[in-house]
Amino acid sequence: MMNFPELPLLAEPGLAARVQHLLDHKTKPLGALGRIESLALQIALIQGVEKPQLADPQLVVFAADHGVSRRGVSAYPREVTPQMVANMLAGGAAVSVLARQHGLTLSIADCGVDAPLARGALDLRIGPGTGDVTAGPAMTVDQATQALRNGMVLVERLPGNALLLGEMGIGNTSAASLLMQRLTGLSLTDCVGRGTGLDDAGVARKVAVLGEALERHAGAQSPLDIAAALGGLEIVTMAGSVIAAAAQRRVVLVDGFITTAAVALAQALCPGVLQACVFAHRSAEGPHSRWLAHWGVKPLLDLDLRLGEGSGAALAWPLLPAACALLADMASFESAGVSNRE
Ligand SMILES: O=C(O)c1ccc[n+]([C@@H]2O[C@H](COP(=O)([O-])O)[C@@H](O)[C@H]2O)c1
Ligand SMILES: Cc1cc2nc[nH]c2cc1C
Repeated sequence: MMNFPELPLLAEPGLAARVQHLLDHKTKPLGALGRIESLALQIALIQGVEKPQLADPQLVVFAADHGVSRRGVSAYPREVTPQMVANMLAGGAAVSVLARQHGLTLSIADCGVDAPLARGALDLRIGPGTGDVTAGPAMTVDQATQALRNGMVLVERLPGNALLLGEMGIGNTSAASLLMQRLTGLSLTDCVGRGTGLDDAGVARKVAVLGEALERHAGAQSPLDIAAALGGLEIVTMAGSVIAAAAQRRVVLVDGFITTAAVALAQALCPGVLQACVFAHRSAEGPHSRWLAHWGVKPLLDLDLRLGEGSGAALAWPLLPAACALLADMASFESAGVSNRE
């Protein structure tokens, strides 16, 4: 059994009202910075201070392979996972470019890629990918527990106070869809999308394969058992990282559909972590919108991205320090001698 940390979030009495008062007295029409104001407020509550600051942002790509990728559920072959890990480490992936552009430290955590450990990747390997979920569990409960621990220890050793989530794993939209179905109770078809680009026949095949997996693992009930039966090594490791980050009052910037699955698992295991999460973008993966609506959360961007890697988190990142700077540095009506409304 794992013990999860107590979450300190939103504990300060009166802080939300004080920050809202600061925002409301800045030199702008009331509410005119829109969602940047609620973003500033959320970051202040996460850090427990009136004037939050972000330092040394860390983008971690959690990578792993999936047994179910052998069942024709992805438009791309399984070998792409280690190939893209190598591309990320060599600096040529979209996330590599965006991390450089925005001053993000990029780490690639190999949680179970089906190839030898790449030079420069962090070794959080549990095994060479998950088992085929239509034939058995994705991983054992012990492996799921170890993956959660790996993710927690990883974050505890990272500098800075912001964690940007990324992932890479051919087949991982299947794992995310299975977790979504079990954690939200929505119908399977509402939880399945095109992933890397399946056509309609491909989606129908994916739904049939994932239906088999749900039937086989109907007995898994606790969040940990569901994670072990249906999850991915990168998703479960990421869930551990989300829990540790929330406990340490780091801001978690969530990317697309698969990183949302990790957050959902973290929230099921350790209720409250969602408060530390900022949703970077609405993925073009169909079910992502439904999941965000299920929680009543709004993402920052809506750019039809469906790449993963943390690319949406990297693109949205500059909005976060911008929100903090506006809250800290904008003049108030009083300090600038500007007339407020009657
Ligand atoms: O982030 C998303 O919303 C997203 C949506 C569709 C696909 N992906 C990426 O594509 C891969 C998974 O797609 P698939 O079709 O192999 O399950 C994986 O490497 C993800 O990073 C990512
Ligand atoms: C080329 C490629 C790059 C990716 N990056 C994240 N998922 C991916 C899937 C594919 C197929």
